[in-house]
Amino acid sequence: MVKAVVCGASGGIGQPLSLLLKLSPLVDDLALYDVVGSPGVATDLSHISTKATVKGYLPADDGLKLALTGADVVVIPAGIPRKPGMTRDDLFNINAGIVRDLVEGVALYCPKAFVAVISNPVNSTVPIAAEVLKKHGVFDPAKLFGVTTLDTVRSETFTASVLGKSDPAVFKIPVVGGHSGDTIVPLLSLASPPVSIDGAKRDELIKRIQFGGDEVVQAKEGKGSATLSMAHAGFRFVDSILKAVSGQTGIVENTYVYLPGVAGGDAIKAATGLDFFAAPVELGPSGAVKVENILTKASDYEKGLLQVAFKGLATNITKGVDFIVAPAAK
Ligand SMILES: NC(=O)C1=CN([C@@H]2O[C@H](COP(=O)(O)OP(=O)(O)OC[C@H]3O[C@@H](n4cnc5c(N)ncnc54)[C@H](O)[C@@H]3O)[C@@H](O)[C@H]2O)C=CC1
Ligand SMILES: O=C([O-])CC(=O)C(=O)O
Repeated sequence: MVKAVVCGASGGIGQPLSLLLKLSPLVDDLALYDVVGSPGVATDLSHISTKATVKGYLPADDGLKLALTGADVVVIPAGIPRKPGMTRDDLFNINAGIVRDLVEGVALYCPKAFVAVISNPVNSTVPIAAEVLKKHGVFDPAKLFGVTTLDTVRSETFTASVLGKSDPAVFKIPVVGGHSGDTIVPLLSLASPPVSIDGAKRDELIKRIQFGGDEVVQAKEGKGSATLSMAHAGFRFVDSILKAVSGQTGIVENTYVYLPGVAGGDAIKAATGLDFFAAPVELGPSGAVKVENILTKASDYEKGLLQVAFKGLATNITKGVDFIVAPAAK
């Protein structure tokens, strides 16, 4: 029996992500939580003839508790999205409290669940989630993930497009760092199969991956940010977790994790000075098994990009941690 919960299920990401989870043979029970509209979304999805049962929950009548109780995996796309001209960090003031309160629910009602945080700014909301879980004495670093899969998906798509290849899915590209602008560092020199893109073409490709989110925000003209590609990416990540739980081996996804708690993380922490970092993480039945320290293999050009990413991440991480451990300073 696998129970998946989507918090923020009525939103632009939440609805298509819930649809994909309803279609998954690895999900038996789907709980949809939101502050509005979730019973409607759940009733709609419940007519689909796949095995997962679906139920919607609102905050009233202990809705969060009922949604989360018994959960194996909780995905969090709750919170406001960007409008043109905003950075992801501009979302902090509203989304930080939303993520804090939802993860408080996880700590109380399903402390052993995998938690996948989509809400931005991911660089800060994941440290917030970690601190809330620590405060309740239930933090398992192997089970907390910042979902950076959309950066991976974009790197595959945009690389294939530069090379004129028709199947982006053949590429495996380590995308490390965080999830905003220049904290996103695609390590194209370590792509498999190897790709040869140099000079201005390489620089443009890296920029496009780093700022792919802005491309969608601008194209949507004030009506939000990536939702459908994010639902795909979020589902790909949850699906990888569920496959690893079901015993499949060799599953690796780029994801943002708490370094001191995951095997291999200490080496990256020593090199970066950071507690949280996205890198290729091998997934197993209990979550993150090990994080690959590929930074030493990066090209000199990429090492330059990494230095910029470390700085941005340090600020974003401290801001998230302080939101929980030093709230009086806010
Ligand atoms: N990690 C990533 O790669 C990406 C992250 N995002 C982020 O995902 C978040 C959601 O984006 P969209 O779905 O487009 O926004 P949206 O506004 O369409 O949906 C957000 C949903 O969250 C709900 N919500 C608000 N407060 C809540 C609470 N306390 N509990 C439960 N639900 C609550 C809203 O009612 C709404 O249904 C944004 O922060 C966005 O920046 C978006 C794209 C990619
Ligand atoms: O750009 C945004 O605000 C949404 C996001 O995180 C992305 O599309 O990568």
